Amino acid sequence: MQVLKFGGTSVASAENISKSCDISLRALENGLVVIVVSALGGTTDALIKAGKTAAEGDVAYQDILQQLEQRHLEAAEELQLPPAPLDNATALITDGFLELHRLCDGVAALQELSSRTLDRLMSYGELLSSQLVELHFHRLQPDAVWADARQLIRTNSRFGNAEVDVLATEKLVKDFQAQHPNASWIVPGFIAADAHGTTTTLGRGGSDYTAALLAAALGADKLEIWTDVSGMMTADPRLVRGARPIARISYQEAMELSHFGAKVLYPPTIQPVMKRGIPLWIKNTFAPDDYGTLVEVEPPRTSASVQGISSVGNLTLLNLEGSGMVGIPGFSMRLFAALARERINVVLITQSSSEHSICVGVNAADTTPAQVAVDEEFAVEIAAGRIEPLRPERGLAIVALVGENMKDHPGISGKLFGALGQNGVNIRAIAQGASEKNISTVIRAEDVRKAINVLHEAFFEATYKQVNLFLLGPGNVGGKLLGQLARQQAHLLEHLGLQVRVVAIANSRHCLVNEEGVDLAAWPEALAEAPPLSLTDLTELIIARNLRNSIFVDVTANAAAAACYASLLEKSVAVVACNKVAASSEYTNYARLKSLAKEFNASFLYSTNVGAGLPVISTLNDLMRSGDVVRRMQAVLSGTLNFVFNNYDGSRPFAEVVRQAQAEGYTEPDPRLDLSGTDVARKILILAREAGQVIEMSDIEIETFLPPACLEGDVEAFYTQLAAHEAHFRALFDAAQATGARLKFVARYAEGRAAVGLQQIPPGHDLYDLRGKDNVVLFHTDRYDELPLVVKGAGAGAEVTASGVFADIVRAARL
Ligand SMILES: NC(=O)C1=CN([C@@H]2O[C@H](COP(=O)(O)OP(=O)(O)OC[C@H]3O[C@@H](n4cnc5c(N)ncnc54)[C@H](O)[C@@H]3O)[C@@H](O)[C@H]2O)C=CC1
Ligand SMILES: N[C@@H](CC=O)C(=O)O
Repeated sequence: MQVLKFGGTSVASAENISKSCDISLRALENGLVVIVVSALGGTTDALIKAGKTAAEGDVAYQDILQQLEQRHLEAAEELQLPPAPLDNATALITDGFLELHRLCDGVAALQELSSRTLDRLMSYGELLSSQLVELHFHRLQPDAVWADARQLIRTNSRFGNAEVDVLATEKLVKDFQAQHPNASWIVPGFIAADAHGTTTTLGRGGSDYTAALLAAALGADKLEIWTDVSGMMTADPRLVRGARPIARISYQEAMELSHFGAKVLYPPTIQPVMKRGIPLWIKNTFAPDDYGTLVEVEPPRTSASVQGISSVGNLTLLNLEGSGMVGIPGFSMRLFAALARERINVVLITQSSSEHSICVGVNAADTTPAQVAVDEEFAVEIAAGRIEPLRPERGLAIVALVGENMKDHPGISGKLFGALGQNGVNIRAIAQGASEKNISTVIRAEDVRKAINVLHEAFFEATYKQVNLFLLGPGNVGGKLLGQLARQQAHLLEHLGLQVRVVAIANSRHCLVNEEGVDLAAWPEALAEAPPLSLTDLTELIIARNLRNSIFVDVTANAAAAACYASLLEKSVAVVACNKVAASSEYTNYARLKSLAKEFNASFLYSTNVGAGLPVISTLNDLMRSGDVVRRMQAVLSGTLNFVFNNYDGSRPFAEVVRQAQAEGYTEPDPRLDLSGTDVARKILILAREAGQVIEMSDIEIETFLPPACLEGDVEAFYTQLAAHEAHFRALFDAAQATGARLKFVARYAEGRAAVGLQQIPPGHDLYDLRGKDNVVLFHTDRYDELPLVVKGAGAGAEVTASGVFADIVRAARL
């Protein structure tokens, strides 16, 4: 005998009923079948609604019943079931609904809906669906019989969620089998009857349980649960796109997963079949050839340590705390007894070894009764100040890793905590039994989607990690960066396992957001059409979206943008900035951002702040990390100024050469920052800080070569003044040339002091031979004593800067 159970979606329409019957017919080739059916999808909810509406005295229940009746009649018609008087499909349905109307009329008259009446109301869902299936299946298999589950499954009289009397049920099932030895059966799921024959129900999802009880009583060869997904999945597919079916799983693992939210299986289902070692399959009615999931005693072991990730929401943590509990036996017993008296189910328990507190998780709906019960139980201790009144913490959820292979497998919880921590998911409580089959974490409900995805990537998708970018400032550098990202997407996925999605692109006028990833081939047009969004709103959006591995990429030169970093880092959103404002702001702010990054496990990277794409900051960081001491630094750090002094020889006006530097993308958005020396001062300040110095911008000596008039007014006035002072620039050039020297704008740092200024560099000097827009940094350290460590190369330009930002993004993503 085989037991096949078809869920609500599998019998939701005539077409689906046909599919389910075809599957059953095929199964008949291997022996007789017992077909257990749920109500037509959505029917039970509608019946409950009808009952509740009636209880409120609202006649709208009549419409609800009428619509339901219509749906059943249509299904019968589509199945071409012969109507009365030839057969009884129509009569069956209309009789059923007459009875339902009568029941609801009574409820409306009394304005009271007892659990007993509700069970009776709900039972019509399965009674009708199973009879429709029987009428259809009977034409294909005339020996099949309809069996009323109320005569097969015996329960107590706890209406709403009755307890099964397994022995009595087994006897009833065997008696029925004896009466119909060669027949297949069609049985309504979910419903049963107590010893008086009164209708009871087995709890929502109880049709699975019906099937399992019948399979166990019959000693069936197998139990198949037919549903609308191809098996038990590694995670809820509505939350995790990459979730995939688990091929084979043990009863224990399936039980753990189903208890914690894997909705394909009603948790009590496993116990009866597990006891008898009956293989349980979960199959997809709409893709019957898919393998599905086989639940069995001992599935073949794979290298996977985790089988699935499950979650359950609507959780409240109750924290019983106080010094009066330490070392005194009986506190936990009293806590659990108080909860049990109120029939409150404890979902999770944790207690610290200090015994100072016991923490239990309960369903949110039980919060108030639990609080009242526990505070009453411990009223004396609370009054004496020995324990605190119970503190409920609402809005929580459990996310759990499940797998028998986790046992004796070190590193699983480390990986779990690491993955969640890096994404700013705070764990409020943890529970792991000695069986090591389940590690449960309690987190905020709003973090569930992110947490499950992060864990799924960590444990199941060794192939890739999704990274979500929010890019501010798609200008010169930002535009190139987007181009590089678009070209490198396949490379990133294939070689680094990173799936980089640009979720938002914003400039000062528009903000384009697409959680699925902005189309990088067409972003300029889409951005131009997008609405505006303030920086504050963008920050809030990034935090509210709460996407895993989020990175804020600041490619502006804007101070307000830099002011957002702290709130983002505090939410574990990484920050990658080529904007130099933050790292060169007051030391306290610089240090705070670095410490927030550490505290919240999020990267704060700004390697392009000095030398654009050159490894200047990273080299210095490596020196410091390995214990070297930086004694002196000498550097040319302005691509713009190097370009200008390399190209200015008096044959073209100085202003024109500066304009060329701007046009080629070497200058700051405001070129006065470069020409005034401020940009170089910022850079040496950042290097000094990275070398361990507590130093401020005001400590940097800036020897400017610009006549003061050049810095008055706006950028156009600046260019006008540069032109007006051509003689000044020519004189600087001539003086250098007269000695065979070259002009270089040099940054110097030694013994905690830094200065920047224009110098004549003679031939043979380390800084002399520096072409185009190149930068060079000479690190004189304890280890690099005789000759400095030199980093040299192109130090400005959109393409190289973008590649430096890109490298920071990859670093942040791989943290
Ligand atoms: N060009 C280079 O060689 C290097 C540049 N950098 C840095 O890169 C940054 C960007 O430089 P570029 O791309 O050349 O500048 P850009 O002026 O071409 O681009 C800046 C972008 O930021 C946007 N923006 C400005 N204020 C904004 C705000 N409040 N909100 C949103 N968007 C805003 C602008 O609309 C523009 O799209 C600067 O901080 C610069 O110091 C760093 C290293 C080298
Ligand atoms: N404007 C800067 C660009 C890099 O920071 C420069 O010219 O060096």
